[in-house]
Amino acid sequence: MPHFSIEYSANLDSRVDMNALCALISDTILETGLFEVGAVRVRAFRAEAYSVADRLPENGFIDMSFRIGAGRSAEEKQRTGEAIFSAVGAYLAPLFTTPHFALSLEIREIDPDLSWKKNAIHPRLRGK
Ligand SMILES: O=C(O)C/C(=C\C=C(/O)C(=O)O)C(=O)O
Repeated sequence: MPHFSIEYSANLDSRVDMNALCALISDTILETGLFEVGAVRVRAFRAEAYSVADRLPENGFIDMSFRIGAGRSAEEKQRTGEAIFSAVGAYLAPLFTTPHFALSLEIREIDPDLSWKKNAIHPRLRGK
């Protein structure tokens, strides 16, 4: 599966709808045309313990990690990252109006020789 994980500081709970953010990211991934719908998984993890920058209590972060299968070109991976970072940045624009928030994204490739997968969703969605 292409795995998209979000880690976020708990102080964003009241400021970001994480389910809506996951849906936005899923839609954006699929809009690239590079990933199958049955393969995409997006989830968010809340960090209860964290220390950000100068430790002001209002400091917060979202760090995003996208693990994808090997085989896509550098241009395709770049385009995917740009699309996701742009969509998420726009969604989170209110958080950038004060100097207390940091956003990051990394795309990594999964080693095909060191990964295993079994997916019962593909047969249901392929060909639709
Ligand atoms: O190759 C991978 O592990 C990731 C991937 C697709 C995975 C599936 O289709 C699956 O687990 O069913 C990808 O498109 O990057």
